[in-house]
Amino acid sequence: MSSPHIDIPDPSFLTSPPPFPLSITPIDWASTQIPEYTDRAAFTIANVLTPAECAQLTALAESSAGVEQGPWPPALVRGPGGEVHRPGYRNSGRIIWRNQTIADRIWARCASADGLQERLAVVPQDYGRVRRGEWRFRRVNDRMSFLRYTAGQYFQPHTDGPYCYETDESRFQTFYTLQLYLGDSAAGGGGLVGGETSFLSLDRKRRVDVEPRAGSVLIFQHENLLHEGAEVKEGVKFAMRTDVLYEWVADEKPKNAKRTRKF
Ligand SMILES: O=C(O)CCC(=O)C(=O)O
Ligand SMILES: [Fe+2]
Repeated sequence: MSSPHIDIPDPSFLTSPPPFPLSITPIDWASTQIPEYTDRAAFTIANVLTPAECAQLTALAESSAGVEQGPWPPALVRGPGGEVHRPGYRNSGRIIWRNQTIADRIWARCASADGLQERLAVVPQDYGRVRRGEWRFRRVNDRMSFLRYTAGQYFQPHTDGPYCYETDESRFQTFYTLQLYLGDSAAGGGGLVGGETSFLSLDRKRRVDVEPRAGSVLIFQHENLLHEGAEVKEGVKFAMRTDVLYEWVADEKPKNAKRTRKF
């Protein structure tokens, strides 16, 4: 499903370099309550967008859905027969805005962070499985999911699943979630209390909270990272989620080894 075309009022929106040099802060699992996640990729990048750019982006998403004056449609979850509303599990508003240009510009900002492109260039080898190629970074998904949580709303613990598709020539799959926070928690000067993105131990008793900061990005692997959108206690939480997309590139077939005669 494609989104209706909307004009970006300022054609240069998000085309400039980020306001500050960006750097990656990996979650140092070993020093948290969940040290057993040490080999799992999760990191934040601060100041990818300015607070003013966050507000502009949210307004654009709202205009893509025509909800500037009204409530956001509820976020749905995948059920056996299609998407269903399960507010006991996932309770927030959501606008899906498909726009590759804007997704690419957000990615270009992120990609200026030292070492990020190298880190995400290829999905690490899955030892123990026979591989005859590799998953190579292609882009971030054009499907941007804007999330709006008001007081009392949440997204219960889950792991993010991959999005996969095939063309005649290639296979594509997402391996990482990219979440951009569009508003600040109270600790960052905003009105939001609660609403952290929290990673959870499998018994759900231990947690590592990532606090929303306007313009900061959280990237984490889909696989084996239980997390939740913690309940918002006060204020409103805005975020945008998309995914990092890879293409399967098969190894070149070994050329028929030349027969050499042994004398
Ligand atoms: O709102 C959050 O912080 C988490 C959202 C999330 O987990 C998701 O969209 O898959
Ligand atoms: Fe998630």
